Amino acid sequence: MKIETLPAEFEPARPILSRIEEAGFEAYFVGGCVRDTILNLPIHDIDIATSAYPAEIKQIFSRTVDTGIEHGTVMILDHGTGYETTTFRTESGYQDFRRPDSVTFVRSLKEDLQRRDFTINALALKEDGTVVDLFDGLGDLKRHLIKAVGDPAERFHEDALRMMRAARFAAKLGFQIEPGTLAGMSQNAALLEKIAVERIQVEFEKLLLGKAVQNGLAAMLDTKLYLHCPGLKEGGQGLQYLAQQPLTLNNATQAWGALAICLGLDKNQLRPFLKGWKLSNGLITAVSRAVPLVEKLTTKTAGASDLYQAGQQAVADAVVIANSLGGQVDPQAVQAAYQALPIKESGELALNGGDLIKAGVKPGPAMGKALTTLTKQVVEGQLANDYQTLLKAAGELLKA
Ligand SMILES: Nc1ccn([C@@H]2O[C@H](COP(=O)(O)OP(=O)(O)OP(=O)(O)O)[C@@H](O)[C@H]2O)c(=O)n1
Ligand SMILES: [Mg+2]
Repeated sequence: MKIETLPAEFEPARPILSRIEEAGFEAYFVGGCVRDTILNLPIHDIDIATSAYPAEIKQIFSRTVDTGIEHGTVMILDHGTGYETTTFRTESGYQDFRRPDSVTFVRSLKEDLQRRDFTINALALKEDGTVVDLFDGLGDLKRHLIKAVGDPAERFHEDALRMMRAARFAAKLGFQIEPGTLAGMSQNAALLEKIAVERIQVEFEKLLLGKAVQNGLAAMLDTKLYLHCPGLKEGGQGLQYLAQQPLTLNNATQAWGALAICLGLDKNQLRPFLKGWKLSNGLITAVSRAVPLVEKLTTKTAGASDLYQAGQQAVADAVVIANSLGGQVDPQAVQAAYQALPIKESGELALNGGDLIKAGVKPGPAMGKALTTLTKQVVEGQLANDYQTLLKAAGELLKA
């Protein structure tokens, strides 16, 4: 197979491949960028593999940075944009089921490709557009199959995260996992426990945001991989339920929010669950704001205070989550209700703590409580957001 016109993203990198070839070595585009080009999907990172050893690369190019020299990776800066090249290598050891104990540089493309995870990820692309396909990756792309290169158990022992990657690609591409590969996942699922939660999290989030989430979840359920993910031991039914929903999730908040709701987590379980997945504090806050609103939107019981407390972003996320779980929420109507709030942030209240102190109120919990009550009344339209009105109302609240 030859690709006549490579996507524009490859253009700046093509001279690098040519220079390496002119120096008498081989160089190819490899990995996801080749797969995604053939599938007509957007390309996010371009990886280059070469038969030249790192020292040889550094002789060919004048501006290089050793970004991962012990693994054979050198960044080339000669042509403006930096591109990383990695020397063909074989790996051995894998005592920790995560990474090799040692890597050996080799001159053969085949040896490099055969240690890669899936056939669709083991394609190589020459500078002139020729696709080198030594493991029938093109056939599997046509058949919509995720298939391990060689023995699945070996591939999963080398890096147990690959089992999550298989499920992720099934969700992202809408592919099935080839039966032998799926069996390998079932047999080795427990090895996932050796993998850092952060790495599993990245794959699982991509899975939840895929176009065929049900494919990815089905693989996790079939193989029992989910049992080895944080907080999912009792989550089989919830995942099954999630897989049946008309999901249209498009950001991380929505993904984790929809998951939490399908798992039936209550108020006290939500944060520990998200913490268990080692999500960032920002993301945990965003999910915790959106989730309580979802049920209220679905049951049409969300009031002005609920929208105010959630804030604009969480309101938007909650609408998408609600509809992704079969709700019938009108996004425009909810947006209009949010826009119609008398105030959207505490800073917009016409009276603040400083004003009250000036008026002779002692700072403390009672004052804070009064401000909270006033905010709620303003948000709900029971009080005008006007300094004099609020000062008078505060006086009455604090007297009582
Ligand atoms: N656990 C892994 C991770 C990566 N790879 C190989 O390294 C390539 C690049 O890895 P990465 O960028 O992580 O994945 P992509 O397949 O490129 O997918 P994407 O970048 O779209 O997430 C993969 O295609 C695959 O050949 C592998 O064999 N085993
Ligand atoms: Mg990639």
